[in-house]
This record gives sequence, structure tokens and C-alpha cells, in this order.
Amino acid sequence: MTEAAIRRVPKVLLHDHLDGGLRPATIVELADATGYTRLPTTDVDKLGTWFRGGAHTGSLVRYLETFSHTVGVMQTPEAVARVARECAEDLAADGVVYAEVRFAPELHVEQGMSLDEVVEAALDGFRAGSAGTGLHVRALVTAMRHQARSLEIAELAVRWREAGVVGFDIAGAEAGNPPTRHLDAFQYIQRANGHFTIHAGEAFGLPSIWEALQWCNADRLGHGVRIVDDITVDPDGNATLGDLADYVRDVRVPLEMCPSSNVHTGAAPSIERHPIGLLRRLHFRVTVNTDNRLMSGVTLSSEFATLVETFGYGWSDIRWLTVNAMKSAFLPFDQRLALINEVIKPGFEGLVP
Ligand SMILES: O=c1[nH]cnc2c1ncn2[C@H]1C[C@H](O)[C@@H](CO)O1
Ligand SMILES: [Zn+2]
Repeated sequence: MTEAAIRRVPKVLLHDHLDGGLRPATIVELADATGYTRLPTTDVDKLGTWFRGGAHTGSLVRYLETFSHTVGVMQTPEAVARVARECAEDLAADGVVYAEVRFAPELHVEQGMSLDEVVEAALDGFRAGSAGTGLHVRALVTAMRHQARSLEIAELAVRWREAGVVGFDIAGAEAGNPPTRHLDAFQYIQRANGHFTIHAGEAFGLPSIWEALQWCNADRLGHGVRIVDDITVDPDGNATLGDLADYVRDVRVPLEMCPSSNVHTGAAPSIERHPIGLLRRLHFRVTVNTDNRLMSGVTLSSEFATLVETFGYGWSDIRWLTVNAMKSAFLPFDQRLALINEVIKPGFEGLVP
């Protein structure tokens, strides 16, 4: 089960940030083209190393600081469209067959783009980059949780749903910015019969997960790793679940786990001690994701390869995680089913008994 072999099987990605997945060479070219002068270096290799180094700090706040440079070069429709096109190309080359890629339009308006123009440019790029590949890409529109534009961004998400936006999200520094600050935005999405996920249980613990589910009614949790704080395991390995952990497992709340990113931001102590091991064993609705391919230096295939190496996962685990992700996508039911039966299951034929 090499990384190359994992690249060849169909995979599904639910949690990937557009502004966290740029190619270093593209950042340098876009900085030049758009007059952005604040890059720490214009040497492509050094820049890639700089992003990974800056991100692997064990602090979400420090991790997020590196995004000022990616967002800094994504301030024109051409730049956003190019980054989205290359994102789709890179995911297709990694064997991803369905992806939901997220971005925060409010971060891309510094040079005069409107929120709608940002979304339009990203969707154009996704379409161009996925054309002729086996990849289906959809967008999630994110609001920044420390800002006060979430209702406006929720309206934007609903406005673009026929064109490829399948959901809404909040991201940014979690501590001090609880999900209930944005209740009106989540209620707007619900009234419009839309879908949303919330970054919760990453840099803050159970109260954030509880609010996301029981006050805001999130369809999925971004990360959600701290749900393990509501589980106790005795020395024999028997697990006892608290009420919230029971709820998350019982109603099959999808957990968008991002193992490497979680280590880099301090949400998990190491890959070996990452909660995914326990949660998968307890049959939570776990999915595997990249979060930020640039900052965390990963691909979806490399994340799976890391899990194979660390937890001894086999092809059946990868297929289970992939089907979990496809079931949890914000795509209509018939399309999810078609991808599972016509693409994912045949893609694992001969590998899983
Ligand atoms: O892991 C994360 N947690 C919280 N916020 C994040 C994470 N990764 C990226 N973001 C933020 C930074 C981006 O600028 C924003 C939109 O993609 O989302
Ligand atoms: Zn994220």
C-alpha cells in the first residue's frame, strides 16, 4: 500500500481550503503579477519550506497567520480563477473523484472584487481545472468567525447554490468566537434548506462542538477531534461515551478529520495519538481530509499513507473512510449514490474482498 497505489484509488475530500492549497510557484508568479510585495521570499523552494515551517507550530492562531500571503495574492478574478483551476488539477492528479473546496469570499475583496465576483471566479476555475478529469468539484463558502459578515456570506452561499456552491462554513480562530455568534447565519441556511459545516472542536473543546450541534444544528463538524474529551477508555481498552459523544455517534455526525493539520495546529499531540484511531475503532462517522495542502505539506493520498503506516489501515479501511465521506457530502442523494456505486466501489475492486 504505497502512496502511489493509494493515489490510484478513487478518493473523496470534504475539507480543503482553496487559500491553503496554492502551488508555491503560483504564489510567486501571482505576487509579481498583482504587485504583492510582502512575501517572505520569492524563491519557490524556500517559500514552500517557509509555509510548512510557519504552519507547524502547534498553535492555530500562528498557523492562520501564514494565510495573509496566500490571500494577499488572490485579490483579482484572474488570480482566484487560476488558483481554483490548479486546485482542481492537483486534486484530480491525486485521484480525488469528489471534492468540496472552501474559501472565504470576504478575504478577497481588498482590491475591489465583490463577494459575488469572488465566487464566480472560483467556480470558473474549478470548472476549467476539472474538465476532462474524473473529478467533480463543488464549493463551500466560508465566513470568518471573528468577523460580523456571516449572514451576508450565508446569503451569498444560497444565491450561488445552483451554480456549484453546496454549503456554508465558519472558520478562523475558534477560541473566543463560539458558533452561536453566527446563529442568524445558520438559521438563514436552514430556512433555505441548505447545508453547513462548522469548524469546531479543533482549538477549543466540547462546548464548541455542543454549540455547533445543539444550538446551530450543523450537518457536519470541521475536525471535531476534541469529541474524544467526552470519551473515557479504561486500561482494558473499553470505552465509555458521554452524552455528547453518544449523540455524535448515534446520529452519525460526519467528522471532517485532518490528521496532519490537527498535529500542526496543536489539536492532536501526534499522528500516533490522533483521536482518529479511537474514533474509527468506535465507528464514528470519520472522514479523512487535507485541510491545507500547502501549509501542512500533504495530499489526500499522503494523509492516507500516513494512516496506513501509523494505524495499519488496509484497503478496506480506506474504502470505508471514502464511502463515509461520500455519504456525508452536500451533494444530492442520487448523485452521492451514483458515485459510490459507479465510481468508488468499482475503484476498490480486487483490493477489498
Ligand atoms: O484548520 C483551520 N481552522 C480554522 N480556520 C482555518 C483552518 N484552516 C484554514 N482556516 C481559515 C484560514 C483561511 O483563510 C480561511 C478560509 O479558507 O479559513
Ligand atoms: Zn479547515
